[in-house]
Amino acid sequence: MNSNFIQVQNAEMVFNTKKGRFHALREINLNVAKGEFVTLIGHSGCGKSTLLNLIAGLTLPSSGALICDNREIAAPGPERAVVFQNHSLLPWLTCEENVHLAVERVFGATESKAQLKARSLAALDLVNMGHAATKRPHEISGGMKQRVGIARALAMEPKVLLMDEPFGALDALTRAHLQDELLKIVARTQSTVVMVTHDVDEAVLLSDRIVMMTNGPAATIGEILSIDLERPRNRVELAEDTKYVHYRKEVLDFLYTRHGHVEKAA
Ligand SMILES: Nc1ncnc2c1ncn2[C@@H]1O[C@H](COP(=O)(O)OP(=O)(O)OP(=O)(O)O)[C@@H](O)[C@H]1O
Repeated sequence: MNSNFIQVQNAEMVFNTKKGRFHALREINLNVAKGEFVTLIGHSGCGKSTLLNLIAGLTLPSSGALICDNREIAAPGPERAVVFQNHSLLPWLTCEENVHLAVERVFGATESKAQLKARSLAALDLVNMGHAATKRPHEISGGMKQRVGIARALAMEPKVLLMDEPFGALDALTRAHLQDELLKIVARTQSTVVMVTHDVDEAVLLSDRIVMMTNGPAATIGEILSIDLERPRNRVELAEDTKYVHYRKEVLDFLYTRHGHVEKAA
């Protein structure tokens, strides 16, 4: 296994704002292995999305280096697909057409129309949305839209799936359902995933490792917790699993005992 598939080396992020320089991230060092599922957790505003955007290549670090599959990350690329909290589907296109756009971008030069269509439909089937291929986003629920967003990302066969609170806007039951589906999809595709979450249970259920971030400004990685729970994982059985309960407590302790969030006065 390539344990240095993604490398974040001494990354710093300083934003230039109207009020001056804002030091968001300091000394971020992280390696993600191929096929690993890593979540980033921390209080609001600590810099989780900033770190994810650096890996996506949407933002460049102020200093330090980011590498994916032995190449420096200098811009966004189809090998690193991003799923945001709000699905970002184009409203005038059907579900299939939304997925097709991404498929065409990656495979358009080398594959026939029929192959591209087959890829789009297979991706929708993977997230159980084949039945809605001809529907437009306003005709389906929020959870379904999010599934199409995941299908679109997976259809690009990315080396890395980057997810920024992909289930944050969904109700608890839909979220649980999609977490279970994501677990199955990732098991099938062996994808490397980096996912931002606020949800401790989600982090423990899904992750191989949980990266716990300190509070900003100048946030950094506080601790990394390895989750040694067998896969496939079953949320109902895990609820009483002593290891699961222990990991959950570790994350809660980090977030609320050791790094409690202090609200700044307005
Ligand atoms: N483009 C930017 N310009 C200036 N400051 C920024 C910019 N992007 C993020 N920040 C600041 O950097 C810090 C980290 O923001 P970020 O969105 O990464 O946090 P987060 O942990 O993802 O937060 P949340 O959990 O609330 O989404 C915040 O203080 C934010 O205000």
